[in-house]
Formats: sequence, structure tokens, C-alpha cells
Amino acid sequence: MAANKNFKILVTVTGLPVDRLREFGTVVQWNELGNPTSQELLELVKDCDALFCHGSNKIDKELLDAAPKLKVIGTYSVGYNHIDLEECKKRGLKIGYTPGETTEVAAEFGVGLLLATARRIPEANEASKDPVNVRFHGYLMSGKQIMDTTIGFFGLGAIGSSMLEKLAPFRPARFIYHNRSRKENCLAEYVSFDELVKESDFLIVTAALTPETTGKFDKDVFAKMKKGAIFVNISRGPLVKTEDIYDALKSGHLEAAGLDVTDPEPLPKGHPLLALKNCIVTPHIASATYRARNRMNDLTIANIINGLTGKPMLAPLLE
Ligand SMILES: O=C(O)C(=O)CO
Repeated sequence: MAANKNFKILVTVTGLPVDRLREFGTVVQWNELGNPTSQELLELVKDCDALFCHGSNKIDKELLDAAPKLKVIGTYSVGYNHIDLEECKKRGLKIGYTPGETTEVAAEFGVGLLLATARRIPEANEASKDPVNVRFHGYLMSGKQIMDTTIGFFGLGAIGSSMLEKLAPFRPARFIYHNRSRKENCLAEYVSFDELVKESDFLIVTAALTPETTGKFDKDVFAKMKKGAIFVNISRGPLVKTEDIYDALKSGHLEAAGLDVTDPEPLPKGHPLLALKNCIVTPHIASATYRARNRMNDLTIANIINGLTGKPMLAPLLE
């Protein structure tokens, strides 16, 4: 069957090869570095049939009102907290996403970020640029060892569980977790949120952003954490109150943090958190390998094409 060539499709992600979509109509691809502003997005989406978006694009009532022809959304992400699902449901929109493609790669990154944070790798790299900084002394660039510690997970879905498996060979004394539901046959022990916070030497956040988890890690929580604990967030920035983690790191109560996600994201230039030696900030790149990104792209394109042509999406979120 000949493909309908009349669709208009907006792709908000720069740099991805999306030629397959051109067989179905006109593709407008955002070509600037950085994200379109909400205003730019409203303008771009207004006569589109389909939207290829990612986690930084807010898909809310205002945007949906501005796009009366929109039928299909393919988000280039596994997370969907940026999409107002209720509003989409009311309009009968189809939404596809990219579960599975990011699990292993995000877990690998989480382990890397934990190790880099615990062993101060970026700081050591920076210091090595001048031999004066790295004159040997007994504790030069010393950090925290994983063996015999307690590793805690806030949220233990697919990414957290994969991270746990990857960390097991480092032989921590114990894994603990707090999650919406308890896991069967799990290496980690379920504990209350309070126990998780008080007992973890490494606290890793892999929970989804929901109204319940927004702002969950605030000054009271950081105060309850062990002195010298390490905090890693590869979930979503708004789970953590930015000023409060800054204070906990600045005072030395937390030994270090590795944050792949922040609030706001990205942090403005010169933000105080970026100046802390004991904080590694990366720009939300847990899923950034060529393999994963290509697979996410292929899946998002297939979801959109299937959605537009009346076939079941490969990974539907709403259909
Ligand atoms: O796919 C997502 O939702 C991500 O956050 C990628 O890191």
C-alpha cells in the first residue's frame, strides 16, 4: 500500500537520522543546539500530525491545544513525566516510548557514575594537569571503597535492578531498597524509607518522578543520612531539592554526589553546585551510547509510523 505522504511531523531532537519519516510527509527537525523554548515549540507544533519529542519538551495542555491536528507522539525516552497523559487521553492521542532500550545502558552509566564519584576520578583528572596538585601524600585523592558497605536503592525497577546486579561483584556487605512494591527473589532487602536513608553508605536514586517522589530528598533527609555517605541520582532532577543537596555537600555531611540529572536541567552557568569538587554533574546522558541512541531512534520512528498508519505501536504508552 502506498504510504500517505501528507503528514507533517515535528522532530524536536537535533542530529538524529530520521529520513524514514520523510516517506510519510514533511518532516521539520529542530536544528539548533539546545531545546526549543515552550514558545518556539507551540509555534512549530501547531499544524503537525505527529511529534517526535524527548524528555525536555513539556507536552502539556497548552501545547496540545496549540496542535489540534496532532494524532501521534513518539517520545525518545523511557520516562514520560514530561507528558500530560490525561490530556492526551482526552484527545485520543497515541503515544509510544522506548522502554527496554535504555535499561542496560543507564545501569552501566549508573555504576560508572558511582565509581567516578566514590573514587574522585574527574577531580583526579583535573588535578593531574598540574604536578603540583598531585605531589604524593598518604591520602592523595583517596575516596570510598564499595566492598563491605551498604548500598541502598530508592526505586528498584528495571534500571535499579540491573545496577544492583552489576554492583554485586564489588561485594558490598548488603543491598537495601525502598520501592512502591516489594520484589520477589531479590538480592536486596526491603526497608522503610527512613532505614534506607539512615543505613546507606551509597544511596542511589532510580525511582520515577511522580507527585510522591518530587522533592523527596530535602534537607531533613540529607541530615538523616550517614556522615560521609555518597548520593547518586540517575532518575530525574526534581526528586532532589537542589539547594539542600548543595548544603549537604558543601558542609561535608555528604562525602560526594554524582548527579546525571538536576533541577533545573541544565544548571545555569556558574551555578554553585558546579563549583563543588565533591559533586560530579553530567548532562542527563545515562542512555547516551551510539547503540542505545540508535535503537531508541529506530523505535521512536517505528512507533510514529505505526501510529500514523493505524498499526499497533511497537512500544505503546497510550493507544
Ligand atoms: O529515556 C529516558 O527517559 C532517559 O532519561 C534517558 O536517560
